[in-house]
Amino acid sequence: MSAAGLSVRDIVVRFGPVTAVDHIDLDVAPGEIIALLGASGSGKSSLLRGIAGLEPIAGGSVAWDGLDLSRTPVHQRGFGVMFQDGQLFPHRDVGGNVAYGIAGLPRAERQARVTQLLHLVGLAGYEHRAITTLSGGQAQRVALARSLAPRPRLLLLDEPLSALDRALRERLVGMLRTTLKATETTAVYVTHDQDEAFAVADRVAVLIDGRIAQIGSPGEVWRDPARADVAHFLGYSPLLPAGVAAGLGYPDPLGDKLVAVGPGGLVTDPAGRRLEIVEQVDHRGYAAIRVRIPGDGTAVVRAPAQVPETAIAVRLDPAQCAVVAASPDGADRSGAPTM
Ligand SMILES: Nc1ncnc2c1ncn2[C@@H]1O[C@H](COP(=O)(O)OP(=O)(O)OP(=O)(O)O)[C@@H](O)[C@H]1O
Repeated sequence: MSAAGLSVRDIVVRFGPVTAVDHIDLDVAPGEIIALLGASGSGKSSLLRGIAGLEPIAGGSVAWDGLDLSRTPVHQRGFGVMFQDGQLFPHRDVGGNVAYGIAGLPRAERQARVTQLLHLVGLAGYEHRAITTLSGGQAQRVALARSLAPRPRLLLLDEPLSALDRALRERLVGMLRTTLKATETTAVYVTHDQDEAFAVADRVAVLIDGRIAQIGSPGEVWRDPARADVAHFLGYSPLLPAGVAAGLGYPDPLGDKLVAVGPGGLVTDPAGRRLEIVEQVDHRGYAAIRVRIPGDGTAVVRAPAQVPETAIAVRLDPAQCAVVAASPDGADRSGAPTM
């Protein structure tokens, strides 16, 4: 092992009979941000904790710059960890919290670092604020600044924004990426939120059942999901067999592949196939019209507004669909998140 940065090889994390992490390999280059994205129970936190040394590993290795750390205690790995609840010290002010891990630095240097980090997270001038007066979003920004202060060679973030509401998460995720990039921090970021993973990461690893089902840039993973269950988890719905897709105007011969319909993948077209309307719901800027796919559940068509009809003519837009291999048991064709 000589690769720069983090090299995880064949790592296994078990809890009794449960294999939470099932022989995973993962490389993270210096300065790179990787998101571990997956449903609840897919093994994201266990992998992160295994890398940190917070969970014993049943097999495999964790190395930094080619040096095996598997037997190195947590606090000697040079890694930082940030959790959902930033766990700030209530008896210290904001500046005292950020400076916590750099007590050994000369005072002027310490203060300069605190000032720089508070500026980066959008809290310039907050040094003397009491922790108890901060909003949830401000507290997580302080927690981020505190995690970055000792310049960890790797920062492990476990759902750092998930306790916040959606609007705040969307605002903070941009700040988070900007801050990690500005400090050239190498990071592994655990989230179950697809938008958050895509917004923060250089590469996204999709975990299913303790394994990495796919890893790539956000654009690659979205445009070309490796498997039906990955497409499903990313929010493609439904996944249509070739015959059904062809009936909705999908042009290419597909064999036994499936057409994964992305948001906006089904469009209104007067020359298209008329499908029964099941339900109509207004959204900001469009109406979501749910239609019945013959023999294959339902799908949503986006239209400018609701229509006073019981059926609507639609076709698939190939540019908003992906083609994926069917899984042998077809188990991943139902229950996907919708738009
Ligand atoms: N301390 C533990 N004891 C027993 N089983 C555990 C423990 N921690 C995790 N598991 C099990 O390991 C599997 C993976 O859990 P893990 O928390 O890593 O998933 P996750 O993807 O991070 O999920 P979530 O998004 O819900 O946190 C699950 O089946 C879980 O029940």
